[in-house]
Amino acid sequence: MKKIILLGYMGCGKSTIAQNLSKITNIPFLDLDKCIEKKANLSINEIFEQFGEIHFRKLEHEIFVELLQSSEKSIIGLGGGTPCYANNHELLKSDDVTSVYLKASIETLYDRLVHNKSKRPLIANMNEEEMKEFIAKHLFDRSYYYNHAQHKVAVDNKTIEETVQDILEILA
Ligand SMILES: Nc1ncnc2c1ncn2[C@@H]1O[C@H](COP(=O)(O)OP(=O)(O)OP(=O)(O)O)[C@@H](O)[C@H]1O
Ligand SMILES: O=C(O)C1=C[C@@H](O)[C@@H](O)[C@H](O)C1
Ligand SMILES: [Mg+2]
Repeated sequence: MKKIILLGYMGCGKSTIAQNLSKITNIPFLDLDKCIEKKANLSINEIFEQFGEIHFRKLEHEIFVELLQSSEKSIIGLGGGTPCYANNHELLKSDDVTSVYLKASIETLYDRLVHNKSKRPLIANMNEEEMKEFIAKHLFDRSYYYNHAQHKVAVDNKTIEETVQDILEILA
């Protein structure tokens, strides 16, 4: 059964947009980060602290594959790094998948993340200057993987409703 996959950098709005899209379409929403937390019975921060990022990436891949194999129609919000590890980007082109990259600029991401970084272990301990530089470099490295999505939606200066509308047009 068809999966709608939203991907993109931390803070681009995957969880927010997926929740809103789910309300309008009545298609259930699954947040991969939340599924990982539920399965591990730990927060993402705790998984990183106690087991390290490599362990997190293994769990992330396993649970992503499980979600794709389930027979239910769903909207899946990926983690910010999901497409960039374990060849997950190749799964974005599967026949029963519609994948959408929510593309945000460095400025948009910085503005959204600067006051909201504590639950995001990769940036939690950075100051504002470090964060800006990190996002710029990291986004550049990751764009290769994000660009494997079947569709792209630019999110800068758009309301949640406008971005949802753009996705509904892709799905129509
Ligand atoms: N137009 C908008 N579209 C989406 N999110 C917006 C918008 N304006 C402000 N926001 C805020 O930006 C943040 C986006 O964070 P969200 O958790 O949805 O991103 P994410 O891509 O799921 O991040 P992560 O990869 O860390 O899980 C939220 O706090 C949301 O309220
Ligand atoms: O960008 C990333 O690598 C991450 C984003 C979050 O969604 C979480 O999956 C985790 O904090 C790692
Ligand atoms: Mg999220």
